[in-house]
Amino acid sequence: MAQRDTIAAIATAPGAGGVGIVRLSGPRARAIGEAITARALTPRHAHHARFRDERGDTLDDGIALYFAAPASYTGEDVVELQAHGSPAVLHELLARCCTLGARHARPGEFSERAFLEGRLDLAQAEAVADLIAAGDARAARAARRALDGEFSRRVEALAESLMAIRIHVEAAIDFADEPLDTLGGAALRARCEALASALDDLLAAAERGRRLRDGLHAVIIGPPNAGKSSLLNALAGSERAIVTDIAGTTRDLLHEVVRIDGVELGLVDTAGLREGGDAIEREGMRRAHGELQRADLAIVVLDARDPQDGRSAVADAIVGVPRRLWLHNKADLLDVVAALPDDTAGDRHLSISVRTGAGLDALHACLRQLASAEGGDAVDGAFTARARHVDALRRAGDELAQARAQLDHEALDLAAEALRVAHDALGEITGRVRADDLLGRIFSSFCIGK
Ligand SMILES: Nc1nc2c(c(=O)[nH]1)N(C=O)[C@@H](CNc1ccc(C(=O)N[C@@H](CCC(=O)O)C(=O)O)cc1)CN2
Ligand SMILES: Nc1nc2c(ncn2[C@@H]2O[C@H](COP(=O)(O)OP(=O)(O)OP(=O)(O)O)[C@@H](O)[C@H]2O)c(=O)[nH]1
Ligand SMILES: [Mg+2]
Repeated sequence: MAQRDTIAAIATAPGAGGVGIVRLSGPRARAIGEAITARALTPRHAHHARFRDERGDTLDDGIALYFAAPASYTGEDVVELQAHGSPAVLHELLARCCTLGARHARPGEFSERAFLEGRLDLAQAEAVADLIAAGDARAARAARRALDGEFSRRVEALAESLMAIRIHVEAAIDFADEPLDTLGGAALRARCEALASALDDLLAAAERGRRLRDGLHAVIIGPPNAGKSSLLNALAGSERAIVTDIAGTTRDLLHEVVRIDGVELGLVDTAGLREGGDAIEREGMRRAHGELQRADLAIVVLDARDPQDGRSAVADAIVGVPRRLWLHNKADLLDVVAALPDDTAGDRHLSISVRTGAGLDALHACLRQLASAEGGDAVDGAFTARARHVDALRRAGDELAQARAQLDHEALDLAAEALRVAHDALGEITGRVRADDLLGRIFSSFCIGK
């Protein structure tokens, strides 16, 4: 591999802090660190040193660390200059590193190098970013598990089983004159079935992991004036949205992230759904519909005095949304508030008054429960995943189904091709498993005898 250049970046968050770190990685890292500290750096020692500019003047004093390749985060030589967390000092230090031969790192480049050095696979490198971005403790724990390779190990175990199946099929192709059943066809089918079910399990776990990473995405909809924006404000704890008694107040989508007992929930307020309306309002309704396509939860706000009003427009809009919570708002205007049972479709129904706060505790509890259920329980070994991973697992499953159908028709070449594509799809997740390894593996594990 070509000699890489040396990269440098401020590793700590922007802004002032107690301590700030400039990190270097690459072949010149040590020389640059030693030039700035004017002393020899011993691997894995904390050196208290002065960081000096080109004239020898002190920029700051701090701790210098040197990690010798390959025992470092990136697998390359790494130096950290831990200074006082002053943006001015850190920028000067970084500029000094660049004068001495480093260049500014691109976003994610330290982790990219860790991947290229084989210290992390792709899914783990993505988990680093997901850990840093985690919105709550549950998502952080789950990202931590993905970073520890829990997801990758399961992908690689499936890839191993798939490899065994491919080897079997490729070997059978060499005896194409014989029926598959004399070549262990029954065992092969059993292996395929076991793999398909393991793939399904992992796909379900990855889908939960994706929702856990992204958080629960809830869209508030309902007829105009029902109190949707009032609800968003109540949940956000601030007057984010304009509230008036004029029907058609909200037009744009309004996004807000709220935390319910520490669990993150994305909320979107939308324009009231009704027939007609002016051009702006109609555009607002169109956007509301678009937002519902991505929703995990529809929070439907109705006027408790006339809950049938606008209900059919709402019912049309929420087709396909996995979960629904129906709120009969303005309960304060009713003489008698009847309890609302949950219905057979699993939808939840609550009677609330945003004005008086009645029912809001029950609403919080309900949202908390929905948000937690969405990602699965963090204690059960959940890991974060991304849409990219879910997509790859789905493609692998589809190809495996194809292969099984081809095997039933004794079309071994077609089955082999589908299995290869499935293997490639799995390989995309970790970036490590390579379907091309097959030939080497076949020749090393089989004596084909010709
Ligand atoms: N100061 C500092 N803190 C940090 C990081 C960092 O880069 N610098 N990290 C950056 O993300 C995270 C920790 N990740 C790290 C991962 C591996 C190694 C490392 O040196 N690994 C060597 C030695 C292992 C050992 O002795 O335990 C190795 O794996 O060979 C360092 C940090 C969080 N905290
Ligand atoms: N009495 C009573 N009034 C409420 C309650 N919640 C909201 N309102 C009032 O209902 C009116 C409409 O509230 P909004 O929150 O703007 O309603 P919306 O659903 O966002 O309306 P559009 O944006 O026009 O679709 C305002 O005057 C609110 O003060 C409630 O619980 N009780
Ligand atoms: Mg509104």
